Amino acid sequence: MIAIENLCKSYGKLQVLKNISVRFEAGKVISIIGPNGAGKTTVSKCILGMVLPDSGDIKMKGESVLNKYAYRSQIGYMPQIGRYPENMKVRQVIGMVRDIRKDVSAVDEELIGLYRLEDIYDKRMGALSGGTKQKVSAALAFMFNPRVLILDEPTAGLDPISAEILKCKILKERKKGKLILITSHIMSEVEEVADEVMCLVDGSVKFYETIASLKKQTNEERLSKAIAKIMNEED
Ligand SMILES: Nc1ncnc2c1ncn2[C@@H]1O[C@H](COP(=O)(O)OP(=O)(O)OP(=O)(O)O)[C@@H](O)[C@H]1O
Repeated sequence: MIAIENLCKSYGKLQVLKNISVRFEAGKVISIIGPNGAGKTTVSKCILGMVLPDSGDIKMKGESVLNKYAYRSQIGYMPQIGRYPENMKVRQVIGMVRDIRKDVSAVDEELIGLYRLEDIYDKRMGALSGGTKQKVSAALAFMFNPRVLILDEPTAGLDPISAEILKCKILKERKKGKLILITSHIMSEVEEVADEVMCLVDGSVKFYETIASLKKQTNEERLSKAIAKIMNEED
């Protein structure tokens, strides 16, 4: 569904993405892992068109997305840290986004309900806790039934029950055939929701495999141990 071909991106002298080529298929949850600064968010932002690569291509359903805009309506994005106008009320933010996406008639309000966001509709965004802001971001990402979801450390800052709600939602959407990309540092969570793991190190793909294959190769039952083994072996 998404093909990344020879993607390169530098910020000044710092080469952040070094010739990345991968394919992500629909109906899968793919976790992008790797050390801080490895380039995970940059890859996500390239797919979203928020960062323009220096070279290479990104194709969605076979068509290049570079310098195009319409395809973005098919992607739901949950940023690592959601930034909203501080003075706007939760109700206004949700209303504003709905207004922009009038084209979508079947709005998915499940997370609004499960997170009881209606109870805080009259609070200002600037007054929300970090975790509550994350809930608003999650609700917005899933709201317009996108074919692709890009979730950047989605459960960081969420309490355990709210994180569980999000994981269930991710698995539910996968069943509908959506492609879900998640960056995460929490291996237990990756193990729970992902089918495949792409590991970036220093802007290159270290490995991209199914969880089953990673465990089999390393003879480990836990993903965190399997990954530690691979990283240590190849050092
Ligand atoms: N706008 C920017 N200008 C300059 N350098 C940037 C910019 N955005 C990212 N970088 C640098 O690019 C590198 C990759 O950043 P990126 O945010 O993609 O890493 P990450 O793998 O998502 O890290 P983390 O796990 O900490 O979220 C880092 O060294 C970062 O400092």
